[in-house]
Amino acid sequence: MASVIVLDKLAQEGLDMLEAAPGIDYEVITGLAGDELRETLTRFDGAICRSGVKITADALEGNRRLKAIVRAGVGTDNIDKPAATKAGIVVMNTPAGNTLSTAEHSIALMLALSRNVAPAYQSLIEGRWDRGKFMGTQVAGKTLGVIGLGRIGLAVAERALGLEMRVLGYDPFMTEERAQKLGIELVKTVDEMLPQIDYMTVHTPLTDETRNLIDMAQLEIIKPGARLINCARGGIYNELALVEGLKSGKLAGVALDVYPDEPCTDNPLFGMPGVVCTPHLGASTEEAQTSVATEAVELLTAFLTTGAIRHAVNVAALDPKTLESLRGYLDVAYRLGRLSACAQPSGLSACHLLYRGEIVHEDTKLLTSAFAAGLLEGALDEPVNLVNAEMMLHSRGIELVEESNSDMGAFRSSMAVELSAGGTTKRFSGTLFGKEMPRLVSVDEHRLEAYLDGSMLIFHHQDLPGVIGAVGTTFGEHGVNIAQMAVGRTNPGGEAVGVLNLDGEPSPEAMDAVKALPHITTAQSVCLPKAGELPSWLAG
Ligand SMILES: NC(=O)C1=CN([C@@H]2O[C@H](COP(=O)(O)OP(=O)(O)OC[C@H]3O[C@@H](n4cnc5c(N)ncnc54)[C@H](O)[C@@H]3O)[C@@H](O)[C@H]2O)C=CC1
Ligand SMILES: O=C(O)C(=O)COP(=O)(O)O
Repeated sequence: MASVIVLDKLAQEGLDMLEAAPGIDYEVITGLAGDELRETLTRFDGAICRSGVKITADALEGNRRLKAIVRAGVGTDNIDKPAATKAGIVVMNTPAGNTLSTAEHSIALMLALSRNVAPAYQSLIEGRWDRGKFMGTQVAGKTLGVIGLGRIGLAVAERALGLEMRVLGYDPFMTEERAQKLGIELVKTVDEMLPQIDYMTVHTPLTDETRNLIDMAQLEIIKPGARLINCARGGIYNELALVEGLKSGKLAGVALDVYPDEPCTDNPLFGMPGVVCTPHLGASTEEAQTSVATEAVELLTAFLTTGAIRHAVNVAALDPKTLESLRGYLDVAYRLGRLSACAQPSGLSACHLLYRGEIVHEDTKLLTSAFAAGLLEGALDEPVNLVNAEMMLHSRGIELVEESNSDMGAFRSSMAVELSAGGTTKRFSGTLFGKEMPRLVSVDEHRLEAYLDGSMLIFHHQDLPGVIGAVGTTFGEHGVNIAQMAVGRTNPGGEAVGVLNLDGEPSPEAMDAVKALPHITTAQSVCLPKAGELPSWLAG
């Protein structure tokens, strides 16, 4: 049974889906923060949130259970993504479900500003019939500047064109050709837009580039009397500049739905003439909430039950078909990682991976992550999986190089690993027999064929009569049964390698006895998972 926590208010339709999901139980606990949030998160496999809860690095500290956080909405700025990645937690969002509602809210605020809707109603509440005081402006024929032409920005532009506005747009990722087709006049810089616009609306994330996009300097060039709207993220407009702009008359109006710190009930703009503000309501419609809640539940349950990853913001997507078709090789890669960790327990400086044959047409980056997860798993006191393994390896200064060669070599597909440590190298390669039988097919330059699971002994020795028999006898004396044996050598009488698959792990005494045998140069005991012992991200 997987456990899910819902951390912010979620539409009932989403909760109903959680209720009906087989193998999932859930709890709704909102308003969590600090120690209480951290402790609570350790009891769940998955979490669903909106913008309310702040999932900081502190909140994830020491968490060994949580596997996924799904944001029922777009912005994931309330989740510390580097911390989540480090902890091996997938962060996903539902990017499209609230697009139209947020675009409509931006248009609603633009019209509310233009027609003084909020102060006019307030005056009625206060008992005045002030028809002369609230002269408005018509939007038709006016110019709207849209910064950020993604999902919401484009939906706003389309609606503004429907209101007979001229639309200027700025987005470094929009092509001139596409903008033209949509009826948007693309500008090259925000500054180029500012002297021309009557209204401006922003629809970008808050980034180093978009923070303070409108500041004191921009007020100098903006068309006097412009009205600014922000339904994206607080901080894109500098609020102090907005206050100054309104006071000096450079700006005729400001409409905000979002604030640098939320919740926000105390803001210098609140109450100023020409201002209309809402408490982060862009996505707050029944339609948007139903859509993001049901999609969030779908994403999380699919991940928890099949490992499928969609709309992730901190890791590559992984659809169930790819996962299923790659599972066998993910297993080979993970086992080679585990084997490498035993063979080279310290001093590792670089891993070179070579994929050969048909496998090169698959997502080998995933296989590399699986290898890295196997390599690090035993060394770390934190969960390692496809999300964080490569990052963990890099942060330990271990170089990871991936190469592909579509030539098949001896197998339809294979994967070779070269480990470098202090001037020495060790090499292994593996393949998959059938759909689910990982095999070790070489050690250093020696070809052989051994099971890649359970307890193993890998020993280098001189290729002389009686050496292998002596290993068997020694293990026999220590009660270790040999299930399978493989030997590889390059030249008769030269260096050879033996790989034994054992029914149980040899004791330290048995290992010492084998190492003491004549003509044995190295002997390494390796313990790989048996079927049924795989980590959850690999088990399926
Ligand atoms: N008020 C509310 O309740 C809601 C707010 N939002 C916020 O709205 C924003 C936009 O959401 P979507 O349109 O869904 O995202 P999106 O990812 O579809 O679009 C963002 C666009 O911004 C552009 N962009 C990035 N940096 C830029 C820069 N420096 N200058 C100009 N353009 C830049 C990107 O190229 C992209 O086209 C997000 O910050 C999101 O969190 C989203 C939904 C509801
Ligand atoms: O989706 C977004 O980015 C939003 O800002 C909506 O936030 P909410 O889910 O209403 O807390």
